Amino acid sequence: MEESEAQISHLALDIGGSLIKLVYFSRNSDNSSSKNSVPVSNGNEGRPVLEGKLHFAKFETAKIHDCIDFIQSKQLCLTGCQHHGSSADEKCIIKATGGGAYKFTDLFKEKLGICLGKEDEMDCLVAGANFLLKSVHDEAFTYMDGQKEFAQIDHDDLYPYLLVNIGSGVSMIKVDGPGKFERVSGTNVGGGTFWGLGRLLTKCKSFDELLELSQQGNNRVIDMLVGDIYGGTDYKKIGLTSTTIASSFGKAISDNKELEDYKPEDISRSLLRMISNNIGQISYLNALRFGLKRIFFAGFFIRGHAYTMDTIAVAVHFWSKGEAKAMFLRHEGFLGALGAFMSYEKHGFDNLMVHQLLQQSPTDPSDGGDKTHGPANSELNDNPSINCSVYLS
Ligand SMILES: Nc1ncnc2c1ncn2[C@@H]1O[C@H](COP(=O)(O)OP(=O)(O)O)[C@@H](O)[C@H]1O
Ligand SMILES: CC(C)(COP(=O)(O)O)[C@@H](O)C(=O)NCCC(=O)O
Repeated sequence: MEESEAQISHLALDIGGSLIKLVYFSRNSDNSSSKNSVPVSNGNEGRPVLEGKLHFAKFETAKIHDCIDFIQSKQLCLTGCQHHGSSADEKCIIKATGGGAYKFTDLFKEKLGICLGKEDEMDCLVAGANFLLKSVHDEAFTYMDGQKEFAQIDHDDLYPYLLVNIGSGVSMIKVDGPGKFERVSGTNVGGGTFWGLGRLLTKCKSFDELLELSQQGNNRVIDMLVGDIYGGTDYKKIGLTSTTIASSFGKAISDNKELEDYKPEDISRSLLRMISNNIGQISYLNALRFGLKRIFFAGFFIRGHAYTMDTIAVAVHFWSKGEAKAMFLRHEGFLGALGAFMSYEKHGFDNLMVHQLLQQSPTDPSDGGDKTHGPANSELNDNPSINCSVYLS
């Protein structure tokens, strides 16, 4: 059956510097709210429940018109809410966060008749992270030496933690509780830097192509290692092995080579390692500053990519001497959009409230629900939909 506007509700957007992320709910076609009342003891007993899915999609911000076409084709522009007391012809409000919620206000109004209800980006990131960590089974995992291990999150012992969101730029947020947080640091060397510099240096046409290239590369061709400086030996006294990178891209100063003489795959790997390592190190320093043991890394730079996660995890492990732990999230890039989605409830605009996610299911390409727009190479993170229950007030 086609997804009708009656089945889809509550579109929320996160319009970032690089990507637009969408989250929306679709109810299962065979459920009615009355026949599924709440059997659990979470304060919602007896209330009608809708069962359905949260869907995720993303578009490049530079191709915002594709996103607008998608919203139009699925009639998602009708899924927001209206202010209390507003007349029927007043514009539909869609929750939106990220810089683009400000930048593209007029475009959304003009093309779709949508008013973007702006939500603060940091509020949304934190709300999205807390929601995923508390409600979605097997959301967080560690990654070390090619091994992924799901983390058991104790809901009573979640806070404090450091949230590092690696989007175009990087924000580091100390989270102390629901809605209780402080953005303690950030860096302008982030996902946009990797993709921007990588595009210039390798002529890659897409982010995923650049990421894929890195898998075949050897960073030692370009990076200057401790061994290159110390005649092949370790610098034991300060704990540096001969294979430690002493200076990213450092070999390029003495090789007497031009850019064309380096393989794009080696450049990509070196760049990915430099940026991931740098973010891992700054994150660790901020965790140390506040005595935080757990660091959750999110944002679409990570892309569920093994080498990226491994580099970040190794940096955190190395600098903290094993004291701090890097963790990653399956829905890494959708924290902001999920936070915006949750804000429908916060503002009491409507009577839909997501209270419990039962489980998550991998994307079923046959269900017509989720689509990945653009190439993808992530085994983990290609927008898995989430089965969930929504309670009606
Ligand atoms: N298909 C893609 N196109 C562009 N960048 C991508 C893509 N997939 C992953 N990325 C990476 O993700 C970053 C954006 O991450 P995201 O969390 O969406 O941040 P933002 O909110 O700034 O758009 C990009 O800068 C890039 O490093
Ligand atoms: C300005 C931003 C919050 C915007 O978020 P983004 O679109 O990158 O996800 C982010 O790019 C950032 O935190 N940049 C780092 C700025 C700094 O602290 O130096």
